[in-house]
Amino acid sequence: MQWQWLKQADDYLNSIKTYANTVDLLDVAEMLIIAFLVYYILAWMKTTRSWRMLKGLIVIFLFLAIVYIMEMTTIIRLAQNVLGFAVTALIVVLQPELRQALEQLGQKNFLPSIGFSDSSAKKEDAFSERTVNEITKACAEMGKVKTGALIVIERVESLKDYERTGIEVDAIVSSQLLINIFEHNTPLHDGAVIVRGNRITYATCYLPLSDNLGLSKDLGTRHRAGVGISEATDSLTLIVSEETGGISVAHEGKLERHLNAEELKSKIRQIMKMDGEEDAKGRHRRKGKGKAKGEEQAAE
Ligand SMILES: Nc1ncnc2c1ncn2[C@@H]1O[C@H](COP(=O)(O)OP(=O)(O)OP(=O)(O)O)[C@@H](O)[C@H]1O
Repeated sequence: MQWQWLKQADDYLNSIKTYANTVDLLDVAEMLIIAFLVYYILAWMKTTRSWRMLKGLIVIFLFLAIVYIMEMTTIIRLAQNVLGFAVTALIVVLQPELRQALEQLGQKNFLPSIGFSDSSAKKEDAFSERTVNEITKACAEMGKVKTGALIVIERVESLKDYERTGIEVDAIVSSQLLINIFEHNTPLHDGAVIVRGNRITYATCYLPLSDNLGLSKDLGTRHRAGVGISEATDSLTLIVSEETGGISVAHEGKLERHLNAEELKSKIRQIMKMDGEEDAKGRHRRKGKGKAKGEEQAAE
């Protein structure tokens, strides 16, 4: 029995060796191209809502695998009949994302859009503590004087589709600039501002309105637009009410109202997952201080 098992393993190793001998440069190139394509498709999916759909599809495939193993023939037959329609439906549903992907392929700078960019430049442009402070300060000041504002902060899913409806700004986030943009009767005050990393990319952007019937009746279109974009993407939206000066946060389709500056700051940091970063910085600072203290004591 043991000999038979060993012989099988030997046969298997021999077949791998024979196959390995036939692998030429072209096969290696093909494998690299396939690996790149799979990486590109996954990286692209992660920045669109198709990522959530992929998770849904994985659940359906797991369910079908269980059904197949348990030989539930009726469900299998049903699934086989639906499969053809499902592929067509998927292409129709994902049509805007597919169009955007093809357009990106035609652009000169499509490599940075899928993550092949200079990492130091990326670090410089990342959403930082300073950006949190500037945005919080702007919201608090606009709230005090009842200036309406709508600020959408991009997370993983791209907001490029919504930027098309606005006017390019491309400037470092600062409280003064945000206050200036939303100032009444100025050309950029209408619509939403989009923030990517530490930059204000576009202003006057049009956002999809939420049709959530559960939203309070005293909320108008600014708040509906804020909730709408948070339903369509994983972004974080900050809304300052022109009527009350109240600050709200919309994320994952939920609206949190009446936040003060401190609550707003901690909400942004929590959703943008900056708590760990700050903890690490704090630990580093404490460590540095502790070390310096130790050195001082040793010197004494
Ligand atoms: N779809 C949209 N996308 C982006 N901005 C929008 C959209 N709809 C409305 N807005 C912005 O909201 C403003 C109108 O706000 P409205 O008074 O209807 O809303 P609200 O939720 O009651 O807010 P507020 O409490 O500030 O009055 C518009 O001038 C525009 O700047």
